[in-house]
Amino acid sequence: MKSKSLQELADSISASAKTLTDYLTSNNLAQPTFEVGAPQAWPELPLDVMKARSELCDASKLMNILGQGNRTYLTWMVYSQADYGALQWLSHFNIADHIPLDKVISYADVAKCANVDEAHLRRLARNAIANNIFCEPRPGHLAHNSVSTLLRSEEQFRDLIAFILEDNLPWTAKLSSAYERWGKEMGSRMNMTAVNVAEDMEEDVFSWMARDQELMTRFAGMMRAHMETEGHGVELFVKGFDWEGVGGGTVVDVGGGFGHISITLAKEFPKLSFVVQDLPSVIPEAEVQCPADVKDRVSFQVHDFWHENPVKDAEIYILKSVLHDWNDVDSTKLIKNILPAMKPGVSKLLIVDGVVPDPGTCSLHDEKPLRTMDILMMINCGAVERETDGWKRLVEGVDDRLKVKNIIRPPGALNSVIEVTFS
Ligand SMILES: C[S@@+](CC[C@H](N)C(=O)[O-])C[C@H]1O[C@@H](n2cnc3c(N)ncnc32)[C@H](O)[C@@H]1O
Repeated sequence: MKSKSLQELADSISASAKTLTDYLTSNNLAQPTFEVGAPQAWPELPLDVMKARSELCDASKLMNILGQGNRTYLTWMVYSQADYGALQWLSHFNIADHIPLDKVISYADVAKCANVDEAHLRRLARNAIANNIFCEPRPGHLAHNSVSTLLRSEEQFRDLIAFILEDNLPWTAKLSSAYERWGKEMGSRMNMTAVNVAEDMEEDVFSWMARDQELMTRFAGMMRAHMETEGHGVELFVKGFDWEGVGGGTVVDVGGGFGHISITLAKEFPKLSFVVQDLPSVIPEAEVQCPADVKDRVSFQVHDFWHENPVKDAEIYILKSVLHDWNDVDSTKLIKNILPAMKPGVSKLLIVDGVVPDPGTCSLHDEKPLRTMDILMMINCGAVERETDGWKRLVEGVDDRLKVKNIIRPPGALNSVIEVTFS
């Protein structure tokens, strides 16, 4: 493979940085910086500017590796687990809360307020600063930068850090042991995963977690933080399918959680009615949270998707962020439970989930998050983020009347919309 030279990468960075800066300036939008108060995410961008941003991310990443040298890059990538330790400690002891947003504060004062040892705080915070989280504008004094304010303002970020770095990291370390135990059968059942080895238990991870309320709270916060990351916006999902073309009728949102997809669609498409199905632990609260203006067209129903779907002949059955939690055997059962409700030639299945792009077919910036999620799913529940072939094999293998008609990844979205017809 021919790789780009340092100079070519530098040119690419320079060109894409200019495209981005010009776009923000001409649209009166704030430039990204590390100052407190700077934007925490990019605004919606037109396609060419979005492409420039992906090029900037890819080229600067490769430039960084070349700049370090391969041996140094790989070595310090492995050691970066120490950085995770520092971040986890700083988040666990809520250090960000004790640093004012608008002024500097001495390490001694932060240590006193947070009730931690100053020497440890200094070492751990300086590690984070070396990763551009917090800053030390004058010796012995801490201050926020735009990155560290996320730890202060967003409770769910702390849950994300706690769940991934305290709970999940030890599971990650057991991936090879799990493979040694089960070989290619690893993950073929939800209780044959790295979590089972790490925790020395034989349940599936969700049943096991359900007994630990604190762990469940961290998990829920982590999910909230995850859903707020770029690419998860509900409006992106709306763009991935011709909703106008459905006309009117019923949409069933299977495993729909709090129904935020159905609620968004109900607001945009007044001729459609929605049934959000989920477990008894979810539905009562979901019903309470449903906004009054769509309550007449969004109903909630307790339904366990391991049983046949009770809503017959609907126009659309949505499975959003559901199937990536389950291996092919379970996903097949799940889809089979919807089939008897579907009306041939009318009902469609809309699967909204990651479709991992084939290597080299898009920027690393667009591919890498899905590759990361794929391995997280492998570690945690033996599940998978599927590639195009994997989705086709799964769906069309359930029943030969099901056909994948279209796969659309709306620009900027992490997930794709997989349109499946039923003849
Ligand atoms: C990852 S969440 C996705 C939620 C929603 N579709 C979304 O995209 O926000 C998976 C959902 O499946 C639900 N679920 C899990 N097991 C279920 C079951 N046996 N029957 C119905 N829903 C279930 C969970 O409660 C959760 O709301």
